[in-house]
Amino acid sequence: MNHVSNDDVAAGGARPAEQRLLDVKNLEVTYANGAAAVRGVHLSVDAGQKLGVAGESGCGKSTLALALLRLLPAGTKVSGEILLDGEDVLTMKWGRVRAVRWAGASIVFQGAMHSLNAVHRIGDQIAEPILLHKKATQTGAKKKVGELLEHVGLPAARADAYPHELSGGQRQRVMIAMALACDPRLIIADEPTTALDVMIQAQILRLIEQLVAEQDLGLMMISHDLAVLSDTCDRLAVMYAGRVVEEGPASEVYENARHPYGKALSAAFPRIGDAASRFAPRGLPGDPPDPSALPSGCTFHPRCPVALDSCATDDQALRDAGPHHRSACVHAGSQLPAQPTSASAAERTS
Ligand SMILES: Nc1ncnc2c1ncn2[C@@H]1O[C@H](COP(=O)(O)OP(=O)(O)OP(=O)(O)O)[C@@H](O)[C@H]1O
Repeated sequence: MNHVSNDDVAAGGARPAEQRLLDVKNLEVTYANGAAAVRGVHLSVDAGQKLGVAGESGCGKSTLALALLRLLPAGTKVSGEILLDGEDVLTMKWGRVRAVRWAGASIVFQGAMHSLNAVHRIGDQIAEPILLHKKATQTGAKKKVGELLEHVGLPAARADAYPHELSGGQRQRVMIAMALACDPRLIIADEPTTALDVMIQAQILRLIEQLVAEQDLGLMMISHDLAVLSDTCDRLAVMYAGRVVEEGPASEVYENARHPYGKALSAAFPRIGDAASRFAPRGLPGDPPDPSALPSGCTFHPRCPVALDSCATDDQALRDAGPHHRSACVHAGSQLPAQPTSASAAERTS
């Protein structure tokens, strides 16, 4: 398990642990089928701070997001602590969890068309949590809906529209307005721009950044795209096989990755604006491991171009790889070897 706290990693002036908006300690999630989807994760987010969680499909990002608000299926084993404003979400009564889901932290999912109800006007959908959790009057809720729509760059009159009458970007703005409906302090955005084209994606990312800054919110943004995250967030955590394997200031992790997985991920996702190279991101050979049957040692070793023989048996905890930068790699203390090592994945699989 990965027991290293990231207390000193929160670059840019971390607050003391007791003042953190979100403080996740040693989180473990195992699905009923035995899949260990999140393993010993420590993360924190302060007000006004933007944390990006990166990793390819299946590494446990969505499981982490769902665990934060106790949205995982029945039968899933969850342990550790999820402190939201100092209160542990994992031990809360259900009534409190429901209130916290809107007023403490709320999630913006990808694919707004699936999250919005096609037969209800968007204004009514945004008003619902305001009526329920804020105990607002119909008039008060309607006013708040108009304000929220304008806040996310839509005319208040769009409240009367049905989801199919809006573009993909407008629908994602509606999802953001809905997430803000009960004035949460933390926004969890799970691939919020994945379904959108590059121009609209950039607009939505700027909107999220603006709202976080204006309202001093905390943001946890989840994406497979390290470039999107490094462009938007202050800090990055890179997940592989359910663990955080690298973390640090966003530009450091993106430009000077110190874990071979982080390095492969940044090479796969060139900078936003570098349109030509984004047409053909270079993929990482191989697949992430099955969380029900994880490899021994470092779980990345079967795919790692710079693995040593010892990596097949010895797991690594996160350790210093630079200022506020940590990597769970045997090479963390030095620059990654430029050439594959003699025990590299290429050689092992040839
Ligand atoms: N309900 C479930 N029951 C069993 N296993 C699950 C369940 N949901 C997810 N998993 C498994 O847990 C692992 C992590 O999945 P998760 O969706 O959290 O990853 P992810 O990084 O968010 O990927 P994606 O971007 O594709 O959603 C995967 O191996 C997945 O197959």
